[in-house]
Amino acid sequence: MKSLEVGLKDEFGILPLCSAWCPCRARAQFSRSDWLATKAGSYKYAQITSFAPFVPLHLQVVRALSKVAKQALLAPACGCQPLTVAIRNISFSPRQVTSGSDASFHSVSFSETDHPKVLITGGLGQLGVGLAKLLRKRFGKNNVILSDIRKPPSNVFHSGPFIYSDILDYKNLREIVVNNRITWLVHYSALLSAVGESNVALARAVNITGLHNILDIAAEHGLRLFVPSTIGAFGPTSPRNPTPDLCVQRPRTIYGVSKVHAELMGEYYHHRYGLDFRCLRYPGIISADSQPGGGTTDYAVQIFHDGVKTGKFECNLKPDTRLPMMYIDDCLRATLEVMEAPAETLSMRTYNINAMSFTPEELANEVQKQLPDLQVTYEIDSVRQAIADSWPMNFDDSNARNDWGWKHDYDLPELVQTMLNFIGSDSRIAQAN
Ligand SMILES: NC(=O)c1ccc[n+]([C@@H]2O[C@H](COP(=O)([O-])OP(=O)(O)OC[C@H]3O[C@@H](n4cnc5c(N)ncnc54)[C@H](O)[C@@H]3O)[C@@H](O)[C@H]2O)c1
Ligand SMILES: C[C@@H](O)[C@H](N)C(=O)O
Repeated sequence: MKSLEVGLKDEFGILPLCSAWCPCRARAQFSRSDWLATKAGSYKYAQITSFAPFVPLHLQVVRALSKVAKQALLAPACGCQPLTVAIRNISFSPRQVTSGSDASFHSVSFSETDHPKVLITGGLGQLGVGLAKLLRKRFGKNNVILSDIRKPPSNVFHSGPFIYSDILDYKNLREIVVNNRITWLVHYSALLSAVGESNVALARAVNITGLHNILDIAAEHGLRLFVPSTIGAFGPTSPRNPTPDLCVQRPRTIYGVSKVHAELMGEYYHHRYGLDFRCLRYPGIISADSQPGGGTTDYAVQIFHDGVKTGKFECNLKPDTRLPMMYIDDCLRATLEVMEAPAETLSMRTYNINAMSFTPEELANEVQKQLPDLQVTYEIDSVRQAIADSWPMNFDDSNARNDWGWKHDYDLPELVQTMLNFIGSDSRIAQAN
């Protein structure tokens, strides 16, 4: 028996009737009054089976829904599957998502233009500016928009499009996506592990409520969505050495909990609504030109800055705390690669990626090969240490390597050399000025 589910919505517009990848492209137009006529319930679905609506809706809406049902059931001589459209009603943020289990249909929208039009949220953090630079090189400066709630430094502001965007403001986000014809969304806004523990309410809002806005916008507008996850999505009961893609995930931080939630919600939207969701679990990321935003792995960046500037470094993790790590260039390249990977190569939607694994002591030894006078002391931060002790020591990223050819470039010696070259030349320039 064919059936059609239609929810209630505060907007009018065109609904796809067939699954979005279907070549018949059947559509139905709704008028604003059809939608506004419904005020029933807080989150409801009307189900129409063979044109017969069985929930008591306003007549105008029944008529509109019947029209949709008729077309949906008659039009697809192509043998499409029945349509499922889930939509929230007027009392919620409007969300419209189409059905389908094949994520590849979103590539249809990319074929309209040569390049994707990318929006990066939380773009002024450790990773966003570098990603914008990489994507602009590939897709053109004006096709990549950085956004954040902070004021951009002048070099960032002048390097390409920047826009204010608070991910907790759904309507503003939607306006940006619509006005700029966005096709890819890279969602970087987050509160990281350590800073999240010091403000759980804010972390919950940004990392969970914000993600809901992002998912709905992405589904509603057929975007390809990238959301990074983290080694922090695992916990003390996960296998730690190595940690595979699929295993127990019971993290003990709000950051980790929100990232597991993001993985599951993204995968759910993919399977339920065909959202082209892609997710990589990053290890601790090390970068020279951008500062980390309050994470447990920050020490592995700070050692370079302090080492070059003062010849001393006080580490807040124990010397034998082993964590997976990656140089930023590898991380950003992996992100671009998974976003460009053909959908059929992705056997999963969330992948571990890794490059190396080291302890503070091993990192210090490697840095001391270049800076022999560096003095390292240890003053343990109990919050960060407890977090680190619950995280993976080694990350198994074999699925990423097999499925879409992930390969890292930087090992520990190259990482150290690159960081010192960068920070050393930077501080020489600063001294000369
Ligand atoms: N850096 C790492 O080592 C690492 C590792 C694993 C995963 N990740 C993930 O990668 C992403 C980027 O990480 P990062 O290191 O650049 O983070 P970051 O903390 O440096 O930057 C996060 C950005 O989010 C912004 N933000 C906060 N609240 C916001 C809001 N309401 N609306 C819009 N923006 C808001 C902040 O202003 C900040 O610029 C995050 O999702 C993080 O979880 C990072
Ligand atoms: C690992 C990662 O998610 C981040 N750098 C943190 O330590 O919180």
